[in-house]
Amino acid sequence: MLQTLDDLDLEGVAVGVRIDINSPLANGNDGLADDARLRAHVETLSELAERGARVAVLAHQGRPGDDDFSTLAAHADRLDELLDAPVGYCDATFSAAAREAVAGLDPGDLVVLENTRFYAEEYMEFEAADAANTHLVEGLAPVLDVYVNDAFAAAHRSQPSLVGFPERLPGYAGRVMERELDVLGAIEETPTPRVYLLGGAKVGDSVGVARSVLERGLADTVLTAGVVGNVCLLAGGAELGPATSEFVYDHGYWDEIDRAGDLLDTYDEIEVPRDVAVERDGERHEVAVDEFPPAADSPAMDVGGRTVSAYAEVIESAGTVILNGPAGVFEEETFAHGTRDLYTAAAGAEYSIVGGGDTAAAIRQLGIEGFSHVSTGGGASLTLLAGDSLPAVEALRA
Ligand SMILES: Nc1ncnc2c1ncn2[C@@H]1O[C@H](COP(=O)(O)OP(=O)(O)OP(=O)(O)O)[C@@H](O)[C@H]1O
Ligand SMILES: O=C(O)[C@H](O)COP(=O)(O)O
Repeated sequence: MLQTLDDLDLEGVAVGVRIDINSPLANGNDGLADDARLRAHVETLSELAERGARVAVLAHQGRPGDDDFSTLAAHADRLDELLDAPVGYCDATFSAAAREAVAGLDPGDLVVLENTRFYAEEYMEFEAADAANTHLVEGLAPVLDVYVNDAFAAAHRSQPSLVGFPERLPGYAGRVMERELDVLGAIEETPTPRVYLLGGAKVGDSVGVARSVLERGLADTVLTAGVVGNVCLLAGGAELGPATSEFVYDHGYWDEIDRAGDLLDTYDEIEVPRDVAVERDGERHEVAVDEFPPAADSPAMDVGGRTVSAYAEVIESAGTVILNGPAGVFEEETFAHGTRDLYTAAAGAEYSIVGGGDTAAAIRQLGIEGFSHVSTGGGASLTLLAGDSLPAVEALRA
Protein backbone atom coordinates (compact mmCIF):
# COMPACT_ATOMS: atom_id res chain seq x y z
CA MET A 1 0.00 0.00 0.00
CA LEU A 2 1.35 3.41 -0.94
CA GLN A 3 0.98 6.29 1.45
CA THR A 4 -0.54 9.40 -0.13
CA LEU A 5 -1.06 13.05 0.77
CA ASP A 6 -4.19 11.90 2.62
CA ASP A 7 -1.88 10.32 5.20
CA LEU A 8 0.03 13.53 5.94
CA ASP A 9 -0.31 16.55 8.17
CA LEU A 10 1.45 19.24 6.10
CA GLU A 11 1.31 22.47 8.13
CA GLY A 12 4.87 23.87 8.35
CA VAL A 13 6.35 20.61 7.05
CA ALA A 14 9.36 20.82 4.66
CA VAL A 15 8.40 18.66 1.69
CA GLY A 16 10.79 17.60 -1.07
CA VAL A 17 8.52 16.90 -4.01
CA ARG A 18 9.90 15.23 -7.13
CA ILE A 19 7.88 16.13 -10.22
CA ASP A 20 8.48 15.48 -13.94
CA ILE A 21 8.36 18.71 -15.92
CA ASN A 22 10.76 17.53 -18.63
CA SER A 23 9.28 19.45 -21.57
CA PRO A 24 9.87 20.46 -25.19
CA LEU A 25 11.71 23.82 -25.13
CA ALA A 26 11.55 26.92 -27.35
CA ASN A 27 13.42 30.22 -27.88
CA GLY A 28 16.89 28.72 -27.66
CA ASN A 29 15.85 26.88 -24.46
CA ASP A 30 14.78 30.12 -22.72
CA GLY A 31 11.13 29.10 -22.78
CA LEU A 32 8.77 26.14 -22.86
CA ALA A 33 7.21 24.96 -26.10
CA ASP A 34 4.60 23.01 -24.14
CA ASP A 35 3.58 23.29 -20.48
CA ALA A 36 1.31 20.25 -20.18
CA ARG A 37 3.57 18.41 -17.76
CA LEU A 38 3.72 21.48 -15.52
CA ARG A 39 -0.09 21.77 -15.57
CA ALA A 40 -0.39 18.12 -14.60
CA HIS A 41 1.45 18.77 -11.31
CA VAL A 42 -0.53 21.89 -10.37
CA GLU A 43 -2.99 19.81 -8.34
CA THR A 44 -0.30 18.27 -6.13
CA LEU A 45 1.74 21.46 -5.77
CA SER A 46 -1.32 23.58 -4.98
CA GLU A 47 -2.52 21.10 -2.40
CA LEU A 48 0.90 21.08 -0.71
CA ALA A 49 0.97 24.89 -0.63
CA GLU A 50 -2.66 25.29 0.47
CA ARG A 51 -2.14 22.83 3.30
CA GLY A 52 0.80 24.91 4.57
CA ALA A 53 3.79 22.85 3.43
CA ARG A 54 7.18 24.45 2.71
CA VAL A 55 7.87 22.99 -0.70
CA ALA A 56 11.22 22.21 -2.39
CA VAL A 57 10.59 21.11 -5.97
CA LEU A 58 13.01 18.63 -7.56
CA ALA A 59 12.93 17.90 -11.29
CA HIS A 60 15.05 17.27 -14.39
CA GLN A 61 15.09 18.68 -17.91
CA GLY A 62 16.65 16.77 -20.81
CA ARG A 63 19.62 14.46 -20.80
CA PRO A 64 23.29 15.56 -20.51
CA GLY A 65 24.59 16.34 -23.98
CA ASP A 66 21.17 16.77 -25.58
CA ASP A 67 19.94 20.09 -27.02
CA ASP A 68 17.16 20.37 -24.44
CA PHE A 69 19.44 19.85 -21.43
CA SER A 70 18.81 23.10 -19.61
CA THR A 71 18.16 25.01 -16.41
CA LEU A 72 14.72 25.00 -14.75
CA ALA A 73 14.45 28.81 -14.57
CA ALA A 74 11.72 28.96 -17.25
CA HIS A 75 9.85 26.10 -15.57
CA ALA A 76 9.87 27.97 -12.25
CA ASP A 77 8.54 31.13 -13.91
CA ARG A 78 5.72 29.18 -15.54
CA LEU A 79 4.82 27.39 -12.28
CA ASP A 80 4.69 30.79 -10.59
CA GLU A 81 2.08 31.83 -13.18
CA LEU A 82 0.10 28.59 -12.89
CA LEU A 83 -0.07 28.41 -9.07
CA ASP A 84 -1.70 30.81 -6.64
CA ALA A 85 1.25 30.35 -4.27
CA PRO A 86 4.63 32.08 -4.80
CA VAL A 87 7.21 29.94 -6.63
CA GLY A 88 10.87 30.89 -6.41
CA TYR A 89 13.87 29.47 -8.25
CA CYS A 90 17.29 28.52 -6.89
CA ASP A 91 20.16 27.77 -9.26
CA ALA A 92 21.50 25.08 -6.92
CA THR A 93 20.17 21.62 -6.04
CA PHE A 94 21.80 20.35 -2.85
CA SER A 95 24.59 22.78 -1.95
CA ALA A 96 24.50 25.23 0.99
CA ALA A 97 22.66 27.72 -1.26
CA ALA A 98 19.92 25.16 -1.93
CA ARG A 99 19.66 24.23 1.76
CA GLU A 100 19.37 27.91 2.69
CA ALA A 101 16.65 28.42 0.07
CA VAL A 102 14.66 25.51 1.52
CA ALA A 103 15.25 26.46 5.15
CA GLY A 104 14.04 30.01 4.38
CA LEU A 105 10.66 28.93 2.95
CA ASP A 106 7.50 30.08 4.71
CA PRO A 107 4.47 27.76 4.92
CA GLY A 108 2.73 27.81 1.52
CA ASP A 109 5.88 28.87 -0.40
CA LEU A 110 7.65 26.84 -3.07
CA VAL A 111 11.14 26.89 -4.52
CA VAL A 112 12.21 25.07 -7.70
CA LEU A 113 15.72 23.73 -7.24
CA GLU A 114 18.07 23.39 -10.24
CA ASN A 115 17.92 20.53 -12.76
CA THR A 116 18.90 17.42 -10.80
CA ARG A 117 20.75 16.08 -13.85
CA PHE A 118 23.32 18.88 -13.68
CA TYR A 119 25.01 16.44 -11.27
CA ALA A 120 26.55 13.28 -12.68
CA GLU A 121 25.15 10.91 -10.04
CA GLU A 122 21.59 11.80 -11.01
CA TYR A 123 22.10 10.37 -14.46
CA MET A 124 23.18 6.99 -13.07
CA GLU A 125 20.98 4.11 -11.92
CA PHE A 126 21.35 2.87 -8.30
CA GLU A 127 19.91 0.45 -5.83
CA ALA A 128 17.80 2.54 -3.45
CA ALA A 129 20.18 2.03 -0.51
CA ASP A 130 23.12 3.32 -2.58
CA ALA A 131 21.08 6.18 -4.01
CA ALA A 132 20.54 7.33 -0.42
CA ASN A 133 24.31 7.89 -0.12
CA THR A 134 24.65 10.18 -3.13
CA HIS A 135 25.57 13.85 -2.73
CA LEU A 136 22.09 14.98 -3.74
CA VAL A 137 20.26 12.94 -1.12
CA GLU A 138 22.86 13.40 1.62
CA GLY A 139 23.00 17.13 0.94
CA LEU A 140 19.30 17.88 0.79
CA ALA A 141 17.58 15.34 3.07
CA PRO A 142 18.68 17.10 6.29
CA VAL A 143 16.53 20.16 5.47
CA LEU A 144 13.46 18.10 4.48
CA ASP A 145 10.87 16.40 6.68
CA VAL A 146 9.12 14.24 4.08
CA TYR A 147 9.46 13.23 0.44
CA VAL A 148 6.59 13.20 -2.05
CA ASN A 149 7.02 11.55 -5.43
CA ASP A 150 4.64 12.85 -8.09
CA ALA A 151 7.06 12.19 -11.00
CA PHE A 152 5.22 9.26 -12.50
CA ALA A 153 6.83 10.00 -15.89
CA ALA A 154 10.31 9.36 -14.47
CA ALA A 155 9.34 6.49 -12.14
CA HIS A 156 11.02 3.90 -14.40
CA ARG A 157 14.43 5.40 -13.55
CA SER A 158 16.23 4.36 -10.37
CA GLN A 159 18.04 7.66 -10.05
CA PRO A 160 18.85 9.27 -6.69
CA SER A 161 16.10 11.91 -6.69
CA LEU A 162 13.58 9.14 -7.41
CA VAL A 163 14.66 6.23 -5.23
CA GLY A 164 17.17 7.64 -2.71
CA PHE A 165 15.05 10.01 -0.59
CA PRO A 166 12.52 7.43 0.66
CA GLU A 167 15.45 5.60 2.28
CA ARG A 168 16.03 8.61 4.51
CA LEU A 169 12.61 10.26 4.76
CA PRO A 170 8.99 9.09 4.98
CA GLY A 171 7.82 8.73 1.35
CA TYR A 172 4.38 9.51 -0.15
CA ALA A 173 2.80 9.38 -3.60
CA GLY A 174 1.49 12.66 -5.08
CA ARG A 175 -1.85 13.00 -6.88
CA VAL A 176 -0.48 12.43 -10.42
CA MET A 177 1.36 9.33 -9.27
CA GLU A 178 -1.76 7.97 -7.55
CA ARG A 179 -4.02 8.49 -10.59
CA GLU A 180 -1.58 7.07 -13.15
CA LEU A 181 -1.01 3.93 -11.08
CA ASP A 182 -4.77 3.40 -10.74
CA VAL A 183 -5.44 3.61 -14.50
CA LEU A 184 -2.31 2.02 -15.97
CA GLY A 185 -2.04 -0.69 -13.34
CA ALA A 186 -5.20 -2.25 -14.75
CA ILE A 187 -3.99 -2.95 -18.32
CA GLU A 188 -4.82 -6.66 -18.17
CA GLU A 189 -8.48 -5.77 -17.78
CA THR A 190 -8.65 -3.60 -20.93
CA PRO A 191 -10.47 -4.85 -24.07
CA THR A 192 -8.60 -7.03 -26.56
CA PRO A 193 -7.10 -7.29 -29.12
CA ARG A 194 -4.46 -4.95 -27.71
CA VAL A 195 -2.31 -3.01 -30.20
CA TYR A 196 0.84 -1.10 -29.23
CA LEU A 197 2.02 1.65 -31.60
CA LEU A 198 5.64 2.40 -30.71
CA GLY A 199 7.22 5.41 -32.41
CA GLY A 200 9.41 8.30 -31.29
CA ALA A 201 13.11 8.33 -30.70
CA LYS A 202 13.73 6.35 -27.48
CA VAL A 203 14.64 3.23 -29.40
CA GLY A 204 16.22 1.28 -26.55
CA ASP A 205 13.19 1.74 -24.31
CA SER A 206 10.73 0.81 -27.08
CA VAL A 207 12.60 -2.35 -28.10
CA GLY A 208 12.60 -3.47 -24.47
CA VAL A 209 8.91 -2.75 -24.10
CA ALA A 210 8.02 -4.58 -27.31
CA ARG A 211 9.82 -7.68 -26.05
CA SER A 212 8.17 -7.49 -22.68
CA VAL A 213 4.56 -7.02 -23.88
CA LEU A 214 4.95 -9.84 -26.39
CA GLU A 215 6.58 -12.20 -23.88
CA ARG A 216 3.76 -11.60 -21.40
CA GLY A 217 1.02 -11.94 -24.00
CA LEU A 218 -0.20 -8.40 -23.34
CA ALA A 219 0.12 -7.30 -26.99
CA ASP A 220 -1.59 -8.89 -29.95
CA THR A 221 0.23 -6.62 -32.40
CA VAL A 222 3.13 -4.17 -32.11
CA LEU A 223 3.23 -1.50 -34.81
CA THR A 224 6.54 0.34 -35.16
CA ALA A 225 7.04 3.86 -36.51
CA GLY A 226 9.29 6.91 -36.06
CA VAL A 227 12.96 6.23 -35.36
CA VAL A 228 11.91 2.95 -33.72
CA GLY A 229 10.38 1.86 -37.06
CA ASN A 230 13.49 2.95 -38.98
CA VAL A 231 15.76 0.93 -36.69
CA CYS A 232 13.49 -2.11 -37.08
CA LEU A 233 13.62 -1.69 -40.86
CA LEU A 234 17.43 -1.55 -40.79
CA ALA A 235 17.44 -4.61 -38.52
CA GLY A 236 15.36 -6.46 -41.09
CA GLY A 237 17.91 -5.61 -43.80
CA ALA A 238 16.10 -2.70 -45.51
CA GLU A 239 18.14 0.05 -47.18
CA LEU A 240 16.91 3.49 -46.14
CA GLY A 241 19.72 5.51 -47.73
CA PRO A 242 22.89 6.99 -46.26
CA ALA A 243 21.18 9.88 -44.46
CA THR A 244 19.00 7.55 -42.36
CA SER A 245 21.96 5.31 -41.54
CA GLU A 246 24.00 8.36 -40.56
CA PHE A 247 21.14 9.65 -38.36
CA VAL A 248 20.81 6.30 -36.62
CA TYR A 249 24.58 6.04 -36.12
CA ASP A 250 25.06 9.67 -34.96
CA HIS A 251 22.24 9.40 -32.41
CA GLY A 252 23.71 6.26 -30.87
CA TYR A 253 20.97 3.87 -32.04
CA TRP A 254 23.29 1.62 -34.02
CA ASP A 255 23.65 -0.90 -31.19
CA GLU A 256 19.87 -1.23 -31.05
CA ILE A 257 19.77 -2.71 -34.55
CA ASP A 258 20.91 -6.14 -33.29
CA ARG A 259 18.42 -6.08 -30.40
CA ALA A 260 15.61 -5.12 -32.76
CA GLY A 261 16.75 -7.89 -35.14
CA ASP A 262 16.54 -10.52 -32.37
CA LEU A 263 13.05 -9.35 -31.56
CA LEU A 264 11.88 -9.48 -35.17
CA ASP A 265 13.31 -13.00 -35.47
CA THR A 266 11.42 -14.11 -32.36
CA TYR A 267 7.98 -12.54 -32.84
CA ASP A 268 5.72 -12.39 -35.89
CA GLU A 269 3.41 -9.92 -34.18
CA ILE A 270 5.70 -6.96 -34.93
CA GLU A 271 4.92 -4.85 -37.97
CA VAL A 272 7.43 -2.53 -39.67
CA PRO A 273 6.69 0.39 -42.00
CA ARG A 274 6.01 -0.37 -45.69
CA ASP A 275 7.13 3.06 -46.80
CA VAL A 276 8.75 6.18 -45.35
CA ALA A 277 8.68 9.89 -46.14
CA VAL A 278 11.89 11.78 -46.92
CA GLU A 279 12.62 15.33 -48.01
CA ARG A 280 13.59 15.56 -51.66
CA ASP A 281 14.10 18.95 -53.35
CA GLY A 282 12.41 20.63 -50.39
CA GLU A 283 9.23 18.52 -50.67
CA ARG A 284 7.81 15.44 -48.91
CA HIS A 285 8.45 12.35 -50.97
CA GLU A 286 7.25 8.85 -50.05
CA VAL A 287 9.51 5.89 -50.80
CA ALA A 288 8.65 2.19 -50.52
CA VAL A 289 11.19 0.46 -48.28
CA ASP A 290 12.24 -1.90 -51.07
CA GLU A 291 13.11 1.05 -53.35
CA PHE A 292 16.60 2.17 -52.40
CA PRO A 293 16.28 6.00 -52.07
CA PRO A 294 18.77 8.38 -53.74
CA ALA A 295 21.78 9.46 -51.70
CA ALA A 296 20.60 13.09 -51.76
CA ASP A 297 17.43 12.37 -49.78
CA SER A 298 17.01 13.41 -46.15
CA PRO A 299 16.70 10.74 -43.44
CA ALA A 300 13.32 8.96 -43.21
CA MET A 301 11.26 11.46 -41.22
CA ASP A 302 7.78 9.96 -41.25
CA VAL A 303 5.92 6.81 -42.24
CA GLY A 304 4.30 6.89 -45.66
CA GLY A 305 0.68 6.51 -46.81
CA ARG A 306 0.86 2.76 -47.42
CA THR A 307 2.04 2.19 -43.88
CA VAL A 308 -0.71 4.43 -42.53
CA SER A 309 -3.40 2.44 -44.41
CA ALA A 310 -2.09 -0.91 -43.21
CA TYR A 311 -1.62 0.23 -39.61
CA ALA A 312 -5.00 2.02 -39.50
CA GLU A 313 -6.70 -1.24 -40.42
CA VAL A 314 -5.05 -2.99 -37.45
CA ILE A 315 -5.93 -0.07 -35.14
CA GLU A 316 -9.56 -0.02 -36.27
CA SER A 317 -10.06 -3.65 -35.28
CA ALA A 318 -8.37 -3.21 -31.86
CA GLY A 319 -10.14 -3.23 -28.48
CA THR A 320 -7.32 -1.25 -26.86
CA VAL A 321 -4.66 0.91 -28.54
CA ILE A 322 -1.61 2.05 -26.63
CA LEU A 323 0.36 4.88 -28.26
CA ASN A 324 3.88 5.93 -27.38
CA GLY A 325 6.06 8.18 -29.50
CA PRO A 326 5.12 10.08 -32.66
CA ALA A 327 5.21 8.30 -36.03
CA GLY A 328 7.44 11.01 -37.50
CA VAL A 329 8.90 14.47 -37.00
CA PHE A 330 5.43 15.87 -36.22
CA GLU A 331 6.92 19.25 -35.29
CA GLU A 332 7.27 19.90 -39.07
CA GLU A 333 3.90 19.91 -40.84
CA THR A 334 5.38 18.08 -43.86
CA PHE A 335 6.21 15.12 -41.65
CA ALA A 336 3.18 15.23 -39.32
CA HIS A 337 0.92 13.22 -41.67
CA GLY A 338 1.67 9.75 -40.26
CA THR A 339 1.25 10.87 -36.65
CA ARG A 340 -1.98 12.77 -37.40
CA ASP A 341 -3.61 9.91 -39.33
CA LEU A 342 -2.57 7.08 -37.00
CA TYR A 343 -3.43 8.98 -33.83
CA THR A 344 -6.82 9.97 -35.27
CA ALA A 345 -7.51 6.29 -35.97
CA ALA A 346 -6.40 5.38 -32.42
CA ALA A 347 -8.65 8.03 -30.84
CA GLY A 348 -11.62 6.17 -32.34
CA ALA A 349 -10.72 2.85 -30.68
CA GLU A 350 -12.89 1.41 -27.92
CA TYR A 351 -10.17 2.11 -25.33
CA SER A 352 -7.04 4.18 -25.99
CA ILE A 353 -4.08 5.14 -23.86
CA VAL A 354 -1.50 7.75 -24.84
CA GLY A 355 1.90 7.92 -23.16
CA GLY A 356 4.86 10.23 -23.62
CA GLY A 357 5.81 13.88 -23.25
CA ASP A 358 6.23 14.52 -26.98
CA THR A 359 3.33 12.23 -27.75
CA ALA A 360 1.00 14.29 -25.58
CA ALA A 361 2.44 17.46 -27.14
CA ALA A 362 1.75 15.99 -30.59
CA ILE A 363 -1.91 15.29 -29.87
CA ARG A 364 -2.38 18.82 -28.62
CA GLN A 365 -0.50 20.37 -31.55
CA LEU A 366 -2.50 18.30 -34.01
CA GLY A 367 -5.77 18.92 -32.14
CA ILE A 368 -6.68 15.23 -31.75
CA GLU A 369 -9.13 14.40 -28.95
CA GLY A 370 -11.11 11.42 -27.71
CA PHE A 371 -8.47 9.26 -25.99
CA SER A 372 -9.52 7.32 -22.89
CA HIS A 373 -6.41 8.26 -20.87
CA VAL A 374 -3.54 10.62 -21.70
CA SER A 375 -0.68 9.68 -19.40
CA THR A 376 2.05 12.10 -18.34
CA GLY A 377 4.56 9.28 -18.77
CA GLY A 378 6.17 7.71 -21.81
CA GLY A 379 8.73 5.11 -20.75
CA ALA A 380 7.12 4.91 -17.31
CA SER A 381 3.65 4.20 -18.67
CA LEU A 382 5.07 1.61 -21.03
CA THR A 383 6.99 -0.06 -18.22
CA LEU A 384 3.77 -0.40 -16.28
CA LEU A 385 1.77 -1.40 -19.35
CA ALA A 386 4.38 -4.08 -20.00
CA GLY A 387 3.60 -5.51 -16.57
CA ASP A 388 6.93 -4.45 -15.01
CA SER A 389 7.32 -2.63 -11.71
CA LEU A 390 8.57 0.93 -11.39
CA PRO A 391 11.65 1.39 -9.18
CA ALA A 392 10.49 4.76 -7.85
CA VAL A 393 7.15 3.28 -6.82
CA GLU A 394 8.83 0.27 -5.20
CA ALA A 395 11.05 2.70 -3.27
CA LEU A 396 7.92 4.38 -1.84
CA ARG A 397 6.53 0.99 -0.80
CA ALA A 398 9.66 -0.16 1.00
N1 LIG B 1 11.67 9.47 -38.24
C1 LIG B 1 12.09 10.28 -37.29
N2 LIG B 1 13.31 10.88 -37.38
C2 LIG B 1 13.74 11.71 -36.40
N3 LIG B 1 13.04 12.02 -35.30
C3 LIG B 1 11.83 11.46 -35.17
C4 LIG B 1 11.29 10.58 -36.15
N4 LIG B 1 10.08 10.17 -35.72
C5 LIG B 1 9.85 10.79 -34.54
N5 LIG B 1 10.89 11.56 -34.21
C6 LIG B 1 11.06 12.44 -33.04
O1 LIG B 1 10.84 11.72 -31.86
C7 LIG B 1 10.64 12.68 -30.83
C8 LIG B 1 9.76 12.12 -29.74
O2 LIG B 1 10.26 10.87 -29.30
P1 LIG B 1 10.17 10.35 -27.79
O3 LIG B 1 10.55 8.93 -27.84
O4 LIG B 1 10.97 11.27 -26.92
O5 LIG B 1 8.61 10.48 -27.49
P2 LIG B 1 7.89 10.83 -26.15
O6 LIG B 1 6.45 10.87 -26.42
O7 LIG B 1 8.44 12.10 -25.58
O8 LIG B 1 8.23 9.70 -25.18
P3 LIG B 1 8.89 9.87 -23.71
O9 LIG B 1 7.90 10.58 -22.84
O10 LIG B 1 9.18 8.47 -23.32
O11 LIG B 1 10.10 10.72 -23.86
C9 LIG B 1 10.02 13.90 -31.51
O12 LIG B 1 10.82 15.03 -31.24
C10 LIG B 1 10.03 13.55 -32.99
O13 LIG B 1 10.44 14.61 -33.83
O1 LIG C 1 10.38 12.30 -20.68
C1 LIG C 1 10.46 11.27 -20.00
O2 LIG C 1 10.12 10.14 -20.43
C2 LIG C 1 10.87 11.39 -18.56
O3 LIG C 1 11.02 12.72 -18.19
C3 LIG C 1 12.14 10.60 -18.31
O4 LIG C 1 13.17 11.14 -19.08
P1 LIG C 1 14.39 10.19 -19.51
O5 LIG C 1 13.85 9.20 -20.51
O6 LIG C 1 15.41 11.13 -20.09
O7 LIG C 1 14.87 9.50 -18.25
